[in-house]
Amino acid sequence: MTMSSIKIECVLRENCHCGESPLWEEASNSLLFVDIPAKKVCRWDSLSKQVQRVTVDAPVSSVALRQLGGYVATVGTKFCALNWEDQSTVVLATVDKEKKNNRFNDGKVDPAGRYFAGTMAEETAPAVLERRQGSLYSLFPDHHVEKYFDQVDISNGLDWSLDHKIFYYIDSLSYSVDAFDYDLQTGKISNRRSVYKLEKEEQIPDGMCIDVEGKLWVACYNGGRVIHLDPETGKRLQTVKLPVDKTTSCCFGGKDYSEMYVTCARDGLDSKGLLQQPEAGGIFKITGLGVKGIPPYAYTG
Ligand SMILES: O=C(O)[C@H](O)[C@@H](O)[C@H](O)[C@H](O)CO
Ligand SMILES: [Zn+2]
Repeated sequence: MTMSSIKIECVLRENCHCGESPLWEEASNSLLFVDIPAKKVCRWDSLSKQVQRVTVDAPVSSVALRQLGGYVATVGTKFCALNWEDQSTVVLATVDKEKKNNRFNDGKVDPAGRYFAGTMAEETAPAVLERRQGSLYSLFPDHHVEKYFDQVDISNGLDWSLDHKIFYYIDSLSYSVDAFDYDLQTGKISNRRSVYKLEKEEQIPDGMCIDVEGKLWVACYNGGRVIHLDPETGKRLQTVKLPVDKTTSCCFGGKDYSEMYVTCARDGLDSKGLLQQPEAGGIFKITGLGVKGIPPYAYTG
């Protein structure tokens, strides 16, 4: 047994209004992430420490790898392909056409290469919005879209079990981490149940990722922490606190996916909060967790 020595470091003071969707790209030793209201997709090179930023034409809520090269991203209510070299986007599909106040929120690619992402009504303040306006969708490799369900408040964290038989999902305002049976062949989900209910001080569940042991890591918005959950027992295994309150999402990256990267928001903090949390909106790296993550899947369309 080695003693755990967790280290938390702000590796990039980016001042994101709402940083989200951290994604490790092994090929470039980089962390991608978005700043949703700033309409920016960013790529931080962990070796040179340089950041490249691409501005798109609407709030961008998630970014994912694309097998053909470049990336895919959810921009406004559109699934888009993003060419990093010339900074151009191509619309692959549009959702929620009759809901003018909606936008996509968190998204991630499943183990078969489908891009899952859900929507929400635009917020007037963090977590203040017209409720039940969102839906969960996935973009198949042939660019057709399937809708799973509606009545979502804030569509957020998602990931799949290591055997690909369970889909984990968070609708933030349910204060629950849910699971579905997952059919990888068809992309269908069924049998929704809760695997963890957040405690009051944990605040709002936001982004999520799975580790090599099949346990979940959930970033807690307003909770200033990531929590480590065992979805089989419904128990919290560990809490890792960060020096910022508005932690939004997490992913594993770095060498062998042994580091965790956490995004957070600046928006919603008052002037006192900003003084107390000068690194709010930055990118945090957590080392010494003693568990690794798995590489992200790439969209195959
Ligand atoms: O990051 C997200 O998922 C949302 O887009 C944000 O606006 C907040 O995190 C949300 O308000 C907290 O639930
Ligand atoms: Zn989120």
